[in-house]
Amino acid sequence: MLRVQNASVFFPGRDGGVIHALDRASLEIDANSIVVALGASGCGKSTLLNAIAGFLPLSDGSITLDGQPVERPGADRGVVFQKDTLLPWKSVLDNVALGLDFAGLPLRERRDRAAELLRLVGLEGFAKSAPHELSGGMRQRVGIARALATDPKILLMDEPFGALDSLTREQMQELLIDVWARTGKRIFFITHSIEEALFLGTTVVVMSPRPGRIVARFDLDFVRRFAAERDVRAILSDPEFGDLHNRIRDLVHRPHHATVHRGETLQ
Ligand SMILES: Nc1ncnc2c1ncn2[C@@H]1O[C@H](COP(=O)(O)OP(=O)(O)OP(=O)(O)O)[C@@H](O)[C@H]1O
Repeated sequence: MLRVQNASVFFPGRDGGVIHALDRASLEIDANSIVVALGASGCGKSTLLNAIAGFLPLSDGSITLDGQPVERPGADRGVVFQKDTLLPWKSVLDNVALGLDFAGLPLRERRDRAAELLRLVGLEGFAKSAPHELSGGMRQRVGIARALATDPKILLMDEPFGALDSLTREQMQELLIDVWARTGKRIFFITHSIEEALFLGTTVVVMSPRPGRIVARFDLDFVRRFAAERDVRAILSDPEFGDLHNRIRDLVHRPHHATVHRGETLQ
C-alpha cells in the first residue's frame, strides 16, 4: 500500500509569500489499482507525484510505501514523464536495461529482462533501433518498459500521453491497461483529460489549485470492464460515463462548491 497522509508542500513565493503547491493531500494506492489525479494546471499534480517519487521533500505530512517512509528516489518506484528521457546514443534494448545497470545483474540477464519487457509493450522488433527511429508513442512504450525494469512496486506517470496525437493516445491507454492487467502493478497517473481519467482510473481524485487540494474522489470500474470485455465503445456510450464526465467537468471548472470523499456522491 502506498499511503499519502496530509501531505503539504510549500514553496517561497516571489513577493515573500508562500505558495501552497499541495495542501493536506491524502490518498491510498492499493495493489491492482490505478489512481488518476486530474485537475487544471497548477493544482499540484506534479508536486504530489514528485513527492511520491522522492524527488521533492514534503513540508508536512507523510508518504509511506508498504510501511517504509518515502524520503528519496528508489528502484521501488518507476517514473514515466510526458517527455521521454531516453538516452539517444543507446539502443532501445540498452535504454530499457539501463535501470538494471545499477542492480548488479549480469549483462545477459539484463538484456533478457529488457527483451521480455519490450515484448510486453509490443516492441519486440525494435530492440536494436535508436530512440530517434521511433515515433513518439513508441518512445513512450520504451519509457514504460524502462520504468518496469526494476520491477517497481508502483508506476508513477506524469501526463505520459499528453504530447501524443489522439489516436496514438488511445492506443497507449489500451496498452497501459494491458500492462496493468498482466503485471498487476499499481499506478499513479496524472492527466488533464477527463475522458482519460475516467477510462483509466480505478480511482479518480480531482484536484483544485491555490492551494493544491484533493476536492473529490470517485471509485470507478470502467477500466476493469475494459480489461474484461475490451469494448471501448460500450464504455464511452455508457450513460454513467457521460454523467460522471459532466460532474467532473463542473468540479474542475468550479472546484470550490463541493468537497466529496470516498463513498460519497455528488448531487
Ligand atoms: N519549484 C517551485 N518553486 C515555486 N513554485 C512552484 C515550484 N514547483 C511548483 N510550483 C508551484 O506550485 C503549484 C503547483 O504546481 P504543479 O506543477 O504541481 O501543478 P500541476 O497541477 O502539475 O500543473 P501542470 O498541470 O501545469 O503541470 C503551481 O502554482 C506552481 O507554480
